[in-house]
Amino acid sequence: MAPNSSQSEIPKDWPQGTVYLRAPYYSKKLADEALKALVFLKTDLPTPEEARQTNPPYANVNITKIVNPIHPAKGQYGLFASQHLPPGSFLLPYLGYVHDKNDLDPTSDYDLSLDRDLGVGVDASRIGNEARFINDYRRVADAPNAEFRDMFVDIGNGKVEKRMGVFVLGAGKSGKRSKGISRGSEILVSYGKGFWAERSRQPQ
Ligand SMILES: C[S@@+](CC[C@H](N)C(=O)[O-])C[C@H]1O[C@@H](n2cnc3c(N)ncnc32)[C@H](O)[C@@H]1O
Repeated sequence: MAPNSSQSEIPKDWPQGTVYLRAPYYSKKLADEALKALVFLKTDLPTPEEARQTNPPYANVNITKIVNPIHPAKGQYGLFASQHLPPGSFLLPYLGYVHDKNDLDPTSDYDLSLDRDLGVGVDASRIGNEARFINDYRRVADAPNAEFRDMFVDIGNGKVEKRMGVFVLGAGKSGKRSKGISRGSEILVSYGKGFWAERSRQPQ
């Protein structure tokens, strides 16, 4: 066995005390109905969706401490491209604790909606993967370069699992994003105005 082989499966700069996930962790309190809507037979996949394979840890991204003095998240971490990322390409899934409205941490800054109809979210505050380090574009860049989108992962035994995926934004009608994300650039999404509005309501 290679020295530290289990360590090598954890991304560089992964924070101590946070569990690195390779697959979602489902809350024991999640209703059967929700679970059935998230994990189902590949033959029931809606067209034209495809069942994707994932390969953690993700070599296409780097977790990096932000040292730029004018970055609003200075001192925290961000997720950066380790190679050129073409427009529209799939990067990685957003993994964490999959829970419903009765089992959520209202203080979490890492909770992403997975299925609005079911009221299910993915909270990566304590357990997650590289995607938990993706920052919002506001005061960092003019626009986001990536987005969260539904995706389906082939989990074997003829089954697929609905997850939230991170994708590079498409080139756009005018082709203004045709270069994709260049190596070394920060991957930035829009958290939505609701995220910041909620934060400003919370006592500091
Ligand atoms: C999902 S985390 C992103 C990763 C985080 N930077 C870290 O190191 O764990 C969300 C938090 O990152 C910070 N953040 C993300 N985007 C930001 C931005 N544009 N301006 C200021 N803070 C930001 C905020 O503290 C926010 O609550």
